[in-house]
Amino acid sequence: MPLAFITGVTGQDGTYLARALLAEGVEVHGLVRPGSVAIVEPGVTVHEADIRDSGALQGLVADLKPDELYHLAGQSSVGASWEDPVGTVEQTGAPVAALLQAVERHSRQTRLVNASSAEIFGVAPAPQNESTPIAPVSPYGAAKALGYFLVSSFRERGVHASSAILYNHESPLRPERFVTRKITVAAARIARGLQETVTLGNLDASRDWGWAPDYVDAMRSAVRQPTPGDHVIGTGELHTVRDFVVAAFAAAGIDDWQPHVVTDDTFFRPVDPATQAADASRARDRLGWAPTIAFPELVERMVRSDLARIDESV
Ligand SMILES: C[C@H]1O[C@H](OP(=O)(O)OP(=O)(O)OC[C@H]2O[C@@H](n3cnc4c(=O)[nH]c(N)nc43)[C@H](O)[C@@H]2O)[C@@H](O)[C@@H](O)C1=O
Repeated sequence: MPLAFITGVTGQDGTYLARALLAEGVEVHGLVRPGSVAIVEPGVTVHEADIRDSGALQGLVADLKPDELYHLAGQSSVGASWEDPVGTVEQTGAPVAALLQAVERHSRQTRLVNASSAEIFGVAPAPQNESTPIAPVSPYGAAKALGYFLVSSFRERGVHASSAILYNHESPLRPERFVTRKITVAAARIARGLQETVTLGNLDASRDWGWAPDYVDAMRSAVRQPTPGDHVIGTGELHTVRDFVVAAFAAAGIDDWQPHVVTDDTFFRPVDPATQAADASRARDRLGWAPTIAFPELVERMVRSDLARIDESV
């Protein structure tokens, strides 16, 4: 039975990935932070370590000798990276070096996939692909760029290491600090009379939003390719935050969303890339990957889930 090791196993992607691997009969081990109370998918063997503890990470890779290593852990909020740039580099950039070195020294059969991000492209014109210059415009993007370059450096030395350059991907498991879930939770609560308004930042900001389980499938496929490489993973479709609001409120049964949405400058970003849209043709050709859920269905699924959570709790 193959053995997979997932860092960030309690996050949105880690949860979907663990489910998919367990369903295939893979033995799944996951890294969680010490003292974490987050829910881990049943069937996953849990290991506790701080993601900044490179010795502990290397010891785990040396002991487990995983066939597949999915590196998903890290500080994942672009907004929060402006509050804590040092912590973001320590949690999101440096651990990639520790894991790659561990694979090279102790576990050469391991195939690693690194969850990279569209943020490495900064404000490059749309669409971006694997040839787009890396030019991040946030500490988070810079930390992800470090991880991306480490992966390609170790790949040159023979390590089976790939980056999946992931565009925004959402689901009912998305934490509320991200705008999509913030909106769907609010729309559901407003529809049920539990709150009146939601405060957002830039409604004209646009993103390429896809369905998270699709992105997890891309990572499983990337790790299993005979030759490692980098792949842009996204839908190629841009929508504004306003589009998301309109669709979410409509799905919650509210046609006139405007009285319920307030904007506040504190949620605006110093630089906010407006053109991050994926050209995922390489993933389509090499991984056979394509998104399965379109934008309206994505929004509806998230709203339906948040309405159901409220209705089940009363
Ligand atoms: C690819 C990339 O994708 C994600 O990062 P993100 O795009 O920063 O995600 P977000 O949901 O925080 O912001 C999306 C947009 O929405 C705007 N926006 C407006 N009003 C609010 C608002 O009230 N809250 C937030 N959070 N954003 C707002 C905000 O200015 C931005 O334009 C992560 O998965 C990251 O890990 C990653 O790799």
